[in-house]
Amino acid sequence: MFLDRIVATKHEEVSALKQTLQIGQAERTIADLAPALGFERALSGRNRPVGLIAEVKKASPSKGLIRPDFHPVSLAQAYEEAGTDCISVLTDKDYFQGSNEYLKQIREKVRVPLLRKDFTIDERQIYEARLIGADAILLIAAILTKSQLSSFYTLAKDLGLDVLVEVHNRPELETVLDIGKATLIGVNNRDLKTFVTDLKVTEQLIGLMPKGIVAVSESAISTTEDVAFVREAGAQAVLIGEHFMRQPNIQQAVNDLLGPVTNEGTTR
Ligand SMILES: O=P(O)(O)OC[C@@H](O)[C@@H](O)c1c[nH]c2ccccc12
Repeated sequence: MFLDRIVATKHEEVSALKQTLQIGQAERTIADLAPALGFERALSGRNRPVGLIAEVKKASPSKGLIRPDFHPVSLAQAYEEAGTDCISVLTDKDYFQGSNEYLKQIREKVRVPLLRKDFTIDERQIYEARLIGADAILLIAAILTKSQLSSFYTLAKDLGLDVLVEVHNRPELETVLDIGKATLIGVNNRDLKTFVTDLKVTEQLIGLMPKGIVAVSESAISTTEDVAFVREAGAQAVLIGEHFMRQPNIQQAVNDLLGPVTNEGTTR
């Protein structure tokens, strides 16, 4: 199964990271960094009625190559110009053709909070995320134990990062709510085990979230009807990759899908 393979690959990457990233050294370097940008704050004070995390995504295991003419910095700059609240950057190499380098390069050129989109299974990847310039990390409930979710969450926050915790079904959401730490929760409409997508997953799970959670609907959103549906279901933000990556004019595509910037952001 794809998800097992990817986790196995991550274990190999983490073994390599153990040779190159010393935690004590990383802590000292991080202590001297400028504070990360507020990822969750940007979504709460969003530029449009619905918040937007736009993703820089060259390829995926389910779709193969999505954007052949791929220039990560130009794409991120187009997102910034379009008034994107946050940007997600895939850093996984083997399955998404992403790179830490892409995130570093984007960090130098844009002032939008950045999510390091990868499969975090070890603490060292969280230090690494902060070191390459991320403002937030993703924690995927499907691949972590409850105790890992809890300790990784706390470590990320201690390093100054925000955390998007991703769930796909009710048991995962219940685990995350039971830990009681997450304030930003993403519902992935795509089942990472089967690649099947269904926006109703957003509807089912957001209904179970307590007030005060910033809820993000992730994946398979490509029409104004899709956006309206997940907003109606209670999503305060959307995470969109493939649809934008397939458009020649990113800035126009963002405005076509989400409307113009209104700066009418609200906080709950
Ligand atoms: O390209 P889409 O269908 O708009 O989806 C974006 C994003 O939700 C998706 O890339 C994603 C959501 N969760 C993930 C976890 C790992 C890798 C990728 C993802």
